[in-house]
Formats: sequence, C-alpha cells, structure tokens
Amino acid sequence: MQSFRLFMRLLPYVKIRWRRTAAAYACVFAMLTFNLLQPFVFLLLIDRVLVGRETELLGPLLAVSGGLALASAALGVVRAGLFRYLGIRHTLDLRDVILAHLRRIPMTEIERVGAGKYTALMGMDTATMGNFLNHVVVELASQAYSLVFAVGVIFYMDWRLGTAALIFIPILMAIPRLFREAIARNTGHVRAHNEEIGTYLYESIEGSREIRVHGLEQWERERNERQYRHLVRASVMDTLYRVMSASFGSLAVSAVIVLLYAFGSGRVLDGAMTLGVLVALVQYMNNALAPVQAMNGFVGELQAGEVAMERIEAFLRSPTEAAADVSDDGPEADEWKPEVAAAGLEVTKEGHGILRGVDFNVKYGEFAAFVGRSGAGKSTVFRTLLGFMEPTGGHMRIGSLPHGCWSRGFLSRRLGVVFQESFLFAGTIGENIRMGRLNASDEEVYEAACLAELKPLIDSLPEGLNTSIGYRGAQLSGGQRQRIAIARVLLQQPDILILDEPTSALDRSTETRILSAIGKAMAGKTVLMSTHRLDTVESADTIYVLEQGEVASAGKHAELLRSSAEYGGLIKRQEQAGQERVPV
Ligand SMILES: Nc1ncnc2c1ncn2[C@@H]1O[C@H](COP(=O)(O)OP(=O)(O)OP(=O)(O)O)[C@@H](O)[C@H]1O
Repeated sequence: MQSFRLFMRLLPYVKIRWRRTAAAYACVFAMLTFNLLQPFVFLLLIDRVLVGRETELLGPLLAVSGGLALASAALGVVRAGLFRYLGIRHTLDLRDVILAHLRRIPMTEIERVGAGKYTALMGMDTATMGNFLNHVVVELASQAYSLVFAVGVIFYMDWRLGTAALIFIPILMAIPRLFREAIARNTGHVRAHNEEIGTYLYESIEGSREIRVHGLEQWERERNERQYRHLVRASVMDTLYRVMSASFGSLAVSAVIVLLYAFGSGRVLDGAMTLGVLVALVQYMNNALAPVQAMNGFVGELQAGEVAMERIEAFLRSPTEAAADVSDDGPEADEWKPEVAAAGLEVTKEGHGILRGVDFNVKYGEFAAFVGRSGAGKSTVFRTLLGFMEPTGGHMRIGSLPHGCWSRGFLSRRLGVVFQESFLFAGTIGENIRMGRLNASDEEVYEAACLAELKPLIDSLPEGLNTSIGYRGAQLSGGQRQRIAIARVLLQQPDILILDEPTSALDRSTETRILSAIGKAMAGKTVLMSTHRLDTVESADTIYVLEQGEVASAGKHAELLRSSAEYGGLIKRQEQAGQERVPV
C-alpha cells in the first residue's frame, strides 16, 4: 500500500510513456510466467521420466525447459533496456519539473539556500524516484505476481500447505514494519547531510582561488570532516537497519522451508505424496516466500523513495514569485512605457530596513544615475525593479501600472541588465552574446561585440566569436567578461537598461568608449545606472544620491555640486582616493 501511495504521488510529475511501459511490463510478466513454469516441468521430469520411466518424454521436457529459459533470458535483455530508458526519462522529467519551479521561486530564496540543496534535489532525489518507479515498483509487481502464482499452485497441489503459506506470509510481511521508522529517520539524515556536504563541495570548487591564496586547506578539511562524521554515522545506521530487516526475513523463510521438508518427507515416505510433487512444492514455496523476502528487502528503498518524494513535494510547495509568469503577455500593451518610478519604496530583510522610503522618477528616454557609498542600497533598488526582492512598503511603477502587474516574461524582454559580475555560460563568446537575442544573425552578434569594444580581442583569436571561454568565462579577463555582458545587452536592445556598476573592471579609456557606445545605442531609451565612478554619470538627467537606504538628494550634477553635501562628500572621497593612488 505504501508503494502504491508513493506511486500515485509521483504520477503527476512524470510522463508515463504508455507504449514502452506496457511493453516493459509485458516482458516482465512473460518472463515470470516462463520461470514459474519450470518447477512444473521438473515435477513431470521426476515423476514421469525418472520414477515412471516414460523415457520418451525426456527429450521434449528438456526442450521445453531449455526453451523457457532461453525465452526468459531474451526477454530479460529487452526488459532491462526498456526500464533503463524509462528510468532515465522519468528522472529527467522530475528534474524538469524541479527546474521549472526553481525558475519561479524568489531569487532571494535561491541565494539563501545555496546550490547544495538544489543539486541534491535534482541529482539524488530525482534519481531515487526514477529508481523507485522503474526498479522498486517493477520488482514489487513481479514479486506480487510470483506470490499469487506460486500460492495458487501450492493450493492446487496441497491445500493444507497452501493454508499454511497463507498464515506465514502476513507474519513475514510484518517484519519490516519493525524497522520502517528507524530506516526512514536515518535515510532522512543521510539526505540532509549529503545536502550540506553538496553545498560545501560546491563552495570548495567555486572558492578554489580563495582557498589557495589564503591557505585554507586545513580549515576546508576540518569543515568537511565534521559533516562527513555525521554522514558516516547516519549511513552506517541506515544500512544496519536495512540489513536487519532483510536478514530477519531470510531467517523466517529458511525456517518455513525446513518445516516444509520435515512435513513433506514424512508424506513422501508414507506414499501420500510423490517425490516430484515435494520438489515442486519446495520450489513453489520458495517462489511464494522469496517475493515476501524481497519485498522486505525493498523496505529501505521504499523509505528512501518516501524521503525523496517528501523533499521534492516540499520544494514544489514552496512559494513562487507573484510575477513568475514567463509568457509575453502584458496587461495591456499600450500601458507599457519605458518609465520607472518609486514612491516611499521600502525593502526590509530580517527586520533590517535596506531601502527606507526611496522615491525616484525616471521618465522615458532619461538617463538616471544611482550613486552612494558601498551598502547604501543601489543594487537593492535594481534587484527590486528586477523582481529579485519583494518591496515591503511603498509603490513602484513601470509604465502606467504597478510593478507587480507585469509578468516576468514580459519584463525580461523589455528590461536589459548588466550586473557587476554577469554570469557567462560555458560555451563560445558568440553563444554568450547571442543570449541577448537568440534569433540574432552572426553579423548582429559581431556588431554588438564591436560596440562593446571586443573587436580587437575577437579579431585576434583564430576562432573569433567561436572561441570557447571555459567555465564561467574563466579563460577571459574580468574586463573581457564585462564587455561580453555589455555586448549581450546591446544585442538585446531593451527599452529600459539597468547597469549595475557595469564597467568596474575596465580601464578608463575603454570605459569611456563603451559608455559612449551604450549612450548611442540607447539614445531615446531609458537607462538606470549605478556606479562608484562619479565622473561617468555627470551627464545624467538625474543623479540620485543614496545614503543608508534613503535618497539623500537628487538632481543634475551641477545642482548637486551646489546643494548636496552628500554628493560633495562622495566627490571629495573619490578625489582623495584618486590622489592617494597616484604615488603608488
Ligand atoms: N538579500 C539580502 N538580505 C539581507 N540583507 C541584504 C540583502 N541584500 C542586500 N542586503 C543588505 O542591504 C544593504 C544594501 O546592499 P546593496 O547591495 O543594495 O548596496 P550597494 O549600494 O549596491 O553597495 P555596493 O556599492 O557595495 O554594491 C547592505 O547592507 C546589504 O548587506
């Protein structure tokens, strides 16, 4: 029943692929039938050929037995191939479901949880469920079939033994219940520790540079070792309970077979039963009890499935973003206008106010700059605009509608972003730029690359745009990576462009040329940019000076120079920093 419930819970998330599944199960049941017919052939062999001396039956009976074995072996190969295919496909189905949900949950949640949990969900848990569906369920169905078939034959041969079998089977089936809870608990612990270790290992790889330069190898080993100890303890306990469950089952089966021999030998000696019938009965009793024992052995796997399913379901129940819809539908196309405004915008995290009543109004075609000291809240303004953080107060508007009215899909086609460290995917330079607009031609990609000052680099590479850039663009410099991200957004040609310190890794002259290229490409469109290099935003229509999550002052560069102490302070600090750098 537990397996059936688990099967029903899993069903909505996988595509069953009925034709292949039916073929695979047909192989299973045909194979089982062929195997279960063998003891009957041996019965005839012993009683009719060996005891009854009907030697003419020897050849045909051996041929039938050999034929059954061959057919069963051939079906076994087909069955293995079909279930392997289904197992992988079902695992991938589940991964797709998880990935689709991952795309809809808040970014802050993804950043908080980290990679370990999601890798464990998509790796271990989906594989466990793929295995459950295409190994555990199949085995349970096969065992149930063998059990019914064998008990039926035993009843047909000797009703008293059949009745005895019916009494023993439920007792054997009750054994795993003794261990079920302990197995579930330890399986859960193993998963949780694996998840933690997954996060640590991910960090060990991502943080390789820091670990080397700070000599953190010992710290890394100790940190891992603490988790390994918990994992080892839980894994050993998990295995011990599983083995105990299976061993108690085996012991009980052996006891039943010994009893059967004791009972049957007396009847054969009395002449009440033929030797062939005793041999066949022992085999059928084995066929009846082996499934029960096997089912006991599956308790561990069932519990692992139960734990994995709970984790998957809990994840799929986790709240999604309000505007997670990725379709291109806007509320009303003519409500769209590349304008952004906020009034009293508040963002709070764990009781701490990150944005505290921020006001801004960026009109169509304007260039707005957000400046301020580190931690002032500039990126948070952009992250909120991008839907990565939820406002906890105030209003934010895009076009003529509140921010939340627009679907993520609609906005993603109209908003372009360059982060300080944009993510580059393993692939070529061209592929990474083309992510801005997937249907762009090679010429358009090259043109965008040139605008982003990548022409000298691309022309110097033997494979040009087709050059692979390695994992996260590791084969490029920080500035080259930033320029690829800029080329990507220039190719996209968004209505609103958000630049979050997009040129921090570039030298002054490249930065100036790129900003001028962006300015030309985005002429007449709306640009929001944050930066620490104040001279790059002197031409902005409005500069918003943020301090501790509030807009301390706003206006044009010249106005702010006259009236804003905060802006003056920022410029002074920048000049001092510049002077301090000169002698170095
Ligand atoms: N997800 C989050 N949870 C909790 N606090 C956060 C979160 N994101 C940002 N903060 C906090 O909010 C404050 C503003 O961060 P933000 O990144 O917006 O600053 P910034 O002005 O862009 O800084 P920088 O110039 O250094 O990039 C910081 O104190 C930061 O620690």
